[in-house]
Amino acid sequence: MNPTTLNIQHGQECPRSSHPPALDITALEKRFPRFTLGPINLSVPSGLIYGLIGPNGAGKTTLLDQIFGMGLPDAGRIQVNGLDHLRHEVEVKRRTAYVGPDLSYAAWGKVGRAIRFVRSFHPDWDDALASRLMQTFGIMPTDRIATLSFGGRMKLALLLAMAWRPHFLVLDEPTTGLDAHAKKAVFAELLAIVKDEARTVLLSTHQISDLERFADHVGILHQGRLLTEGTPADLMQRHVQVEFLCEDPAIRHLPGLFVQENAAARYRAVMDTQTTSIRALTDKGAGEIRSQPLSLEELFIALTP
Ligand SMILES: Nc1ncnc2c1ncn2[C@@H]1O[C@H](COP(=O)(O)OP(=O)(O)OP(=O)(O)O)[C@@H](O)[C@H]1O
Repeated sequence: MNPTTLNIQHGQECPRSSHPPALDITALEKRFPRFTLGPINLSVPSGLIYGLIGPNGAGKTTLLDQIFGMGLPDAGRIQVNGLDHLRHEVEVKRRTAYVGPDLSYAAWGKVGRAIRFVRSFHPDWDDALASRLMQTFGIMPTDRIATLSFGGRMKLALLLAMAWRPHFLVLDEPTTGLDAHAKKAVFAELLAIVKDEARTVLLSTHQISDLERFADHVGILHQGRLLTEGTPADLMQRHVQVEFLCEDPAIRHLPGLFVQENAAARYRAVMDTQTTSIRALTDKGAGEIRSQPLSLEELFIALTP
C-alpha cells in the first residue's frame, strides 16, 4: 500500500497506484425471481484489502460470483485489472482466485494431491509460500481431506488460492470456521499480499471487527444495493448518531438521515454528514439535537435494519 492518496470516488481518499483499478463495476444488475442485485457502481483500487459487509441475503455472494464470472449479469459491466470480465474471461480468471462457500475437495483424497493438482495449472505457484502456509495453518500433505474439520478445509482452500500469487483474490467469508489464531494468520498473509501494489483482496465477511482492524476499504451492501463505502475511519467520521425532537414527520425523509427509532416527536437516527447536516435538521424544525460518534458495527446495524 502506498501512503500517497488520490480522490477517486464519493470524495474518499484512496491509495494512489500506477495500476488500473483492481475492480471497476458499472451499473451491474443481476435479477433473480425474488431478489435483484444492483445497480452497483464500485471502483476498488489495486493494492488494498476491500471488505464487503451486509446482512444475510444482502447479495454479497451474488456480487462476488458475478465478479468471478459465475453466471451472466443482466446489465452492466465488470472490469478486473482493466480487463472486461466477459470479453477477456480467460485472462481475468488467470489473474483471479476465488474461495467460495463450497469447500468440497474430498475427491482429491489427501492434501498433497490437491496441492499438486492445483499447482499444475499455475506457473507462478510458490512452493516456499505453500510450505509456509501449511505450517502456519497446521495442515500436512498427508492429511486426508475428508477428515479435516470445516476450518481445516477452509485453510486448504485459502492455501490453494494464495500460493499461486493471484493478482486478485476474491474470498467469500474466508474466516468462517477459523479460530482466532488461524484468523490472525490469514489476515497477516492478506496484508503481506497487498504490500505488492499490483495485488488486491476483496472479501465478504460478517466479522465487522476484523474489517475495522484489517480492511483498507469497507462497503456496506443491503438489499442488493451498496449503501455506503470508504475507509473504516472515514465511514465512522462521516456518520454520527443524532437524537432530536421534531414535530414535522416529513423529517424522516430527509436524504442522509436514517431513522432508527421514533416515538411521537422524539427521534434517534444516523446522519450521513456528507449528505445532510445539523443545520438541515434545524431548518426542518428539529430541536434539542444531541450527536455522538458511532462504531462501524453500530453504523452497520443502523444502516441495515
Ligand atoms: N441462483 C439463485 N436463484 C434465485 N435466487 C438466488 C440465487 N442465488 C441467490 N439468490 C437469492 O439472492 C439473494 C442474495 O443471496 P446471497 O447469497 O447473494 O446473499 P449473501 O449476502 O451472500 O447472504 P449470506 O450472508 O446469508 O451468505 C437471496 O435472497 C438468495 O435467495
